[in-house]
Amino acid sequence: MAASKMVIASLTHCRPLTCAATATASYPARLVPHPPELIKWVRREGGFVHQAVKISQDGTNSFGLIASQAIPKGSELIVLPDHIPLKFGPLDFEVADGATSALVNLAQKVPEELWAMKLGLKLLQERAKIGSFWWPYISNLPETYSVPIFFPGEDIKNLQYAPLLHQVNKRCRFLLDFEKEVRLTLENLKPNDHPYGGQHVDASSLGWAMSAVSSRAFRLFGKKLPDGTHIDVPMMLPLIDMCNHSFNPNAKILQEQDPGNAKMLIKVVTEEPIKEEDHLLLNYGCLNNDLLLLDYGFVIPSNPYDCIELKYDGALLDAASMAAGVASPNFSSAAPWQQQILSQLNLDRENSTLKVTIGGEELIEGRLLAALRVLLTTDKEAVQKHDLDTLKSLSANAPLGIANEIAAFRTIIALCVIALEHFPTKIMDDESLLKQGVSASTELAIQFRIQKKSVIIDTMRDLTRRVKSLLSKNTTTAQTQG
Ligand SMILES: C[S@@+](CC[C@H](N)C(=O)[O-])C[C@H]1O[C@@H](n2cnc3c(N)ncnc32)[C@H](O)[C@@H]1O
Repeated sequence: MAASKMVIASLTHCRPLTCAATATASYPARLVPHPPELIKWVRREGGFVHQAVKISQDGTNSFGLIASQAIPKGSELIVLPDHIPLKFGPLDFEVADGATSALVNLAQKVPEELWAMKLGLKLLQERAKIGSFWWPYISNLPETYSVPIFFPGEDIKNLQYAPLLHQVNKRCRFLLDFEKEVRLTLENLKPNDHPYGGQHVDASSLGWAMSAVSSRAFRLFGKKLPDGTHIDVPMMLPLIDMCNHSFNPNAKILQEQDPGNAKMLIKVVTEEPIKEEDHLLLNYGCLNNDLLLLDYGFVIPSNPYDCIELKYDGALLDAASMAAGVASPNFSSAAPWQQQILSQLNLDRENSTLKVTIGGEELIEGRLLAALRVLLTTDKEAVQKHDLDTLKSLSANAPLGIANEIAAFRTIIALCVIALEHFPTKIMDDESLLKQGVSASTELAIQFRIQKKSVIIDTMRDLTRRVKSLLSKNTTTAQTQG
């Protein structure tokens, strides 16, 4: 700890919250240079850690968990008793003291989509508190995060993808506004009621806390409600959150009732036999690269859940259809019966959900596919023979005929070309920039946009294959008929 920070801490009887949060280090340092040993702390607190589980430093993900010897399938790796996870919900304190009430007040001002900030307020309180129960855990947290709210402005632009730029700007704006809100709420509190020991909490500290939570918290069952149900509560799980992510994980999290009392135990259990030196990996969720980058600060190449977002827009679809050689498309002048279907698809008005996706598991979002199929035909009776689910399904074999299916796919291919042209650089340019060597945040931004462009190209390839196959079917049918 720097001398100046020690002086502040000893004057205020709390730990300083300042952090130089930038995304420059590929191995983010921990909050203190030599934090206590996490595994020992978990065991001391009554938790269980399998003797073969070790913390390892790895080339790409900084820290992770690794097996020092083979472990059979179904083994318990880590068990945390109920008092170890860090939570912040209305059921997690019996009586709210002044400081907790202040935090509850602040948490109410955080929009639901930024839930990580709510728990972040609590994390910051524990980070500031000398003698916090969670200090052995918190001191092991990274000092900086590679999420885009900490990117230099140039690298936010380098993402080149409007929906993500929008989200990043929204989060940055929120943090700046929330800094003011926190100051106003806390400025007149009595010292004992101040959750941060009287320290000013700036946007950078709030961003640190929000990123620590978004990149490490798991949403699990909270306390049992009187009606026997559980609410979904985000919690930070010491040691368990040292597991890195994979879409093909070898371990999973389970919650079980503690046989000794009514409280819940949180366990990590192996899902397959683990070999010596294997990394212990959890699946953080079926997330696209936008969410992985925003919340966790990394992207997955060839992510099967990655997709691009477009706005459903009749004029754009007319242009795409014409570019694809489809005769007189009428996306912006649909017949009343077609309008009716658009309305069922929630694609008919400005205030509908006009965001549609291409790529990912579905390849073409069902609502977009159905809209294209329906607007590219004049055969109302043929449409009425199918339910909406069939019209939305890519695996339904050309429900409105082969010519209609080809026109729909060609329109999407043209839409992909338009989307690709919106990126200022080509994948080749991006790859040569990466070869030249760039900062960690520039590299992440470039990797992100390469992946987005790859999603578009892969979708075009897939649809082109489908068009070819439909064309050949068309020829075969014509020959058979002839
Ligand atoms: C829950 S923590 C895992 C432990 C973390 N690696 C550490 O050093 O404390 C999640 C963070 O680990 C890193 N991470 C996890 N899985 C990753 C992966 N598959 N690729 C790249 N980074 C990953 C990211 O920085 C992410 O925000």
